[in-house]
Amino acid sequence: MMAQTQIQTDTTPVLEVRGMTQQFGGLRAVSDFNVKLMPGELTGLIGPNGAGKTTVFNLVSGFYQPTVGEIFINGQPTAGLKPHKVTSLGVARTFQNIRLWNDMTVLDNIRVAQHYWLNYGFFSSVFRTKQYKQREAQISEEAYELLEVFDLMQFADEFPKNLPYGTQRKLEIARALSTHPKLLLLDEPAAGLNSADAKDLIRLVRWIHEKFDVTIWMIEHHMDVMMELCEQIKVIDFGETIAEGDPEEIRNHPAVITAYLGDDNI
Ligand SMILES: Nc1ncnc2c1ncn2[C@@H]1O[C@H](COP(=O)(O)OP(=O)(O)OP(=O)(O)O)[C@@H](O)[C@H]1O
Repeated sequence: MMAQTQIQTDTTPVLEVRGMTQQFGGLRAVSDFNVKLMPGELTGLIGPNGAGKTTVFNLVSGFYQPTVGEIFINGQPTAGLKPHKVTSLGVARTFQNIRLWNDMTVLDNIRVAQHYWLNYGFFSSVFRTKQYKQREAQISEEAYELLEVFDLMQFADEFPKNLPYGTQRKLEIARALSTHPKLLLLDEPAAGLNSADAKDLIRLVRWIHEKFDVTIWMIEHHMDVMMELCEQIKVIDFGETIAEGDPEEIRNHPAVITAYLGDDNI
């Protein structure tokens, strides 16, 4: 059955996933996954290695089409949409392994992301219409503003690979926000960070959550980061949802302890 567009109201979830399953050959990486994220939530997705977390993000951001199930962004079904179309519905993401464009400057990393989001037509970009030139000027202005608020202005002409790792993570998040998302997916933003940088990241995510009108969903192995930031956490193991609740409930949930430590440690 074709997914129907929902009528958008104030109570429309930013993200709704219904009965999503992802099969890779004989492997069921995600199984009957459901989630509803309301505007302004800051939620976590955790689980042991290989549990299916990144696959969930790849499905929500349009990198994969689910084998079964439906995904709605602000009430719009994403079935059949390519990732850039999902971006234009209001989804942005970062990656477990930072994926910045290393042969472009910091400023251009942000400018190009905005181009993808705006998805210019062939005619306006080749013939450089007046509207195109106006948008170009606006893109540059917005990119500089974003660098300013993220305290990255001093790196505008630098190449990302020359920046400290924590700054690269910050830039990747700034670039994701440049497409004006309603839903920001952060895939292990603290990966590879030392504990001081991880603390900075907690402050950064909290600041973004307050300053930008964005719902945040994050995957993270650093439990202290998740426990400090997230209002609600969902736990998956072997693609199955095994628990959900607030950080305290998750910390003490027997199924979560078993998944992470094995039966012998209960
Ligand atoms: N494109 C793919 N083709 C085949 N198998 C895949 C593919 N992507 C992921 N998998 C498999 O699906 C399972 C879930 O992988 P996924 O990367 O989603 O887990 P994860 O919870 O994000 O793990 P980690 O915490 O280690 O990053 C794993 O067994 C993985 O090998």
